[in-house]
Amino acid sequence: MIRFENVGLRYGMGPEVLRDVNFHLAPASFHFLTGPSGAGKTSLLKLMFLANRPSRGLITMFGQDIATLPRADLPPLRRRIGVVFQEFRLIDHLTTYENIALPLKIQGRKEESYRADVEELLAWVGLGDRMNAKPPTLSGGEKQRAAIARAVVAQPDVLLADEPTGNVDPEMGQRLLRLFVELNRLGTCVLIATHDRALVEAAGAPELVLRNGGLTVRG
Ligand SMILES: Nc1ncnc2c1ncn2[C@@H]1O[C@H](COP(=O)(O)OP(=O)(O)OP(=O)(O)O)[C@@H](O)[C@H]1O
Repeated sequence: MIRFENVGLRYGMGPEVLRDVNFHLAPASFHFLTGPSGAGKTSLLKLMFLANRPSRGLITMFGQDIATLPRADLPPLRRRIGVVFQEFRLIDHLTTYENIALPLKIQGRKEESYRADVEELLAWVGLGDRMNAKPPTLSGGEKQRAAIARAVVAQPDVLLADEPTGNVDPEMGQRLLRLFVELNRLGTCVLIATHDRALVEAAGAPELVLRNGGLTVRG
């Protein structure tokens, strides 16, 4: 589903942040992405979301070499990927409910076909009473949970999440993990970048470990 072969990344004239990175994520697999701060976890996720291009090497997403992908093919490919970035990227003038429902609306679905599901998801992530609030009035943890709900609502083929439990208490962290596990059970390939050892140990999934630009697989 996602394959990296000898991938290297540098920003401008800087040193290589990622070096000879090789791995394969199978459909419906579940992995964590770990490593010390600055090891390149966010950079790796951005390569997978096609927000950055590698300096060298081959990245294949859904069987396509991304280097040869026409620009026009990027949006449909991105729609197969749910992402939770550290800066959340919610749309400020839409309500929390509208933000979360947006991927379904973009798919052309009628609101009556998804309203109940979106409300159930909002309740699961503890935002049931905040659904009409706009993002600027949400706390950091609430924004994070809204971003997670939006990333999972359309059951994407791939979920990429950067520190998804960084702003929530341990109990909510475990609740969010159950959401990711359930999504994975339904067929989504899940990759979670985290420093949260409790999360990694609770899930018991294999880890992609980044260190000094190199990547090893553990577990
Ligand atoms: N846009 C950029 N321009 C230049 N250097 C960058 C850029 N983004 C990241 N870097 C550098 O790349 C390296 C890896 O950063 P990255 O954010 O990918 O690490 P990380 O493992 O996600 O860190 P953290 O756990 O702190 O979020 C760091 O040295 C960082 O300073």
